Amino acid sequence: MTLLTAKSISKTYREKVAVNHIDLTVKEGQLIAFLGPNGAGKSTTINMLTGLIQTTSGEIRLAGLDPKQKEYHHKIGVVFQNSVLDGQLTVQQNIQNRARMYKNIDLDFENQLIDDFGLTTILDQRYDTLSGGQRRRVDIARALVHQPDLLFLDEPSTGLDIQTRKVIWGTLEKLRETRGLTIILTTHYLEEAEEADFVYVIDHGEVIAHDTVKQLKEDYAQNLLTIESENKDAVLAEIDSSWSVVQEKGSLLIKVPNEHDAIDFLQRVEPLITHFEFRHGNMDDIFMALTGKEIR
Ligand SMILES: Nc1ncnc2c1ncn2[C@@H]1O[C@H](COP(=O)(O)OP(=O)(O)OP(=O)(O)O)[C@@H](O)[C@H]1O
Repeated sequence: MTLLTAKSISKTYREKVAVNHIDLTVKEGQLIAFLGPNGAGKSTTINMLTGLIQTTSGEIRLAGLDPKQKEYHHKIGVVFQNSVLDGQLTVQQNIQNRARMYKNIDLDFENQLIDDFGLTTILDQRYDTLSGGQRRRVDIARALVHQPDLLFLDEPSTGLDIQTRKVIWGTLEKLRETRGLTIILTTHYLEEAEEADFVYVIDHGEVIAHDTVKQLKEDYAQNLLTIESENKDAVLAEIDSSWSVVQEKGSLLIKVPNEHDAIDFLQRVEPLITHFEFRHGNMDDIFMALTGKEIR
């Protein structure tokens, strides 16, 4: 079922068009990624969807609600790029101040969040004494305390180590499975976009592609098998006629549909080759194919 729609939303600052007629559809339980370079318009889009800034034009609806309505804000949780928590207060005080803003807070759920995000031992520590990774875990737990349907994460993993990312994504994954939590994130981390059900590729305030990761890969980022051989003609004779092949600096660059085909092929030509490399198509390729620029 559709949870959120944005119809032709735009944001203009004087003559600067930050977001230009973007359409979005988000279904319940989806993980959606906004992928784009610095200044593409991702944060501006999120800020409109969270009601932090008003649209210049267009319409946003979340379960029939408008961002100006109070109920809209009960249904969302937001984690901004820069934390908005009070540094003078402890972790517990920050979380409880947030919880007090809502009726019917489920204490068991709150305690589970504290546990899942590994905050138990730092509950009494002042927020401004925490490390970046600890802060981010508190930010996310606080944004979830009222059990929102939709969580917005603006660049959630920036500056975080692998361990912290694992804790965060493990917990978010659990909430998706158990409660059908919907998530919209912006990211420069390709592996985060790779996990998404649906990706909006944004550049210069516009959606330049929107599709599943699988389809985007098929269209713009194919798997590449690079082969070196003393006997290229014999290798070429073995290549499926539907695969595209380019010869570059003595190597054969072969676009293969999937890794199983690559393995079958490699087994057939093994005696003929001196070196090979297999690379999965990735989001960098997608961005390069769409814009001619590498993602920054
Ligand atoms: N308050 C503002 N006044 C004027 N221009 C703005 C304002 N906020 C954003 N912009 C401009 O709008 C464009 C989009 O910015 P936005 O922050 O949405 O990009 P982004 O994709 O989130 O970038 P990043 O990945 O660096 O966070 C940029 O050119 C930015 O300078």
